[in-house]
Amino acid sequence: MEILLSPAKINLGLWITEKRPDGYHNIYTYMHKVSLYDRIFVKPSPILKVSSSNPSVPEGKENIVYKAVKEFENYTGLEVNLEIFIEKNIPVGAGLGGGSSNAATILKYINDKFGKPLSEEELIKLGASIGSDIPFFFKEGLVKVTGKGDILEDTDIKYENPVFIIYPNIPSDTKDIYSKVDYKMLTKLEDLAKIDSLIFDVNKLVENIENTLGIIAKEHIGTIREVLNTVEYLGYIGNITGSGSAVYVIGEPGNEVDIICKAKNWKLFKVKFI
Ligand SMILES: C[C@](O)(CO)[C@H](O)COP(=O)(O)OP(=O)(O)OC[C@H]1O[C@@H](n2ccc(N)nc2=O)[C@H](O)[C@@H]1O
Ligand SMILES: Nc1ncnc2c1ncn2[C@@H]1O[C@H](COP(=O)(O)OP(=O)(O)OP(=O)(O)O)[C@@H](O)[C@H]1O
Repeated sequence: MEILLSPAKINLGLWITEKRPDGYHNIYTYMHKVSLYDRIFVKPSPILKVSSSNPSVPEGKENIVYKAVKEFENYTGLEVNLEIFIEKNIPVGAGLGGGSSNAATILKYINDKFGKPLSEEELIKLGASIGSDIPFFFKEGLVKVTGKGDILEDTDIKYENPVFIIYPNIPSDTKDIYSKVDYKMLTKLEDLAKIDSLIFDVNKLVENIENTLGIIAKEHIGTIREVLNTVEYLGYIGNITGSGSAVYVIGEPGNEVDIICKAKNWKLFKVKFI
């Protein structure tokens, strides 16, 4: 039995630059991994089996990990038989990319096991065909992500700061949030050039970012507004990751954050950039 660590991500700003003819959207975002992990237990098996500790996550063929393994088999002609159990610690529908991270982690694992038949570029291409957030997880540090999530630019920056994340116990549906993006909400690429000059200091960056999907998510899910208002009232800068519903703050939470999260039944994760 082997145990793989599958980390969450956060989006540091997210803008929509175009609606694409294929129904997807071109985005502009910076992404970084954080030390909140699902654990994936892997052992040999006569057939491919995928299950998880979270009853709201589909088992078997519907699980994104199962789909990733099958795509790997189709692409390489190899046969992968494993029993995979995912201990879900990353909240689902939080904008933390848990499913995508699971898929990327298993793809990297089986590719290594078979002596790297696929290059990083091929893994990124294969990953993008399964889920838009998967390509990012093959990279390290702060990554600029554009296109539908498949154009990646390394920055050579790796943040070290502590981060805290609040999950309000209500999931947000990525497809539904994207479907509410209006032409008026699109941002011109040239208006985003200033963001690139702020990435050297994460504290400056978080003061200047916006999240178009976050604006929609907080309009529709009142609890996200409540979390943001609460952290702002306490003097922190809160931002929404992905399409929500999780809110993050760069820094360590004071005692009052613990107390409020307990009282409201919100999940608080004290992590750091990795
Ligand atoms: C919000 C983000 O998490 C930001 O990192 C991602 O853009 C979403 O990535 P994801 O959850 O892996 O998304 P997918 O599973 O590929 O797509 C779910 C749905 O979101 C919409 N979608 C997704 C990505 C994108 N660039 N444009 C879209 O319009 C599509 O309707 C798609 O059917
Ligand atoms: N291994 C998996 N882990 C989590 N969710 C999975 C998995 N396989 C399939 N899913 C389904 O994928 C959907 C979204 O999962 P996930 O939690 O990764 O989204 P998210 O937090 O909104 O991430 P993103 O930031 O990529 O949009 C859920 O409906 C879930 O049932």
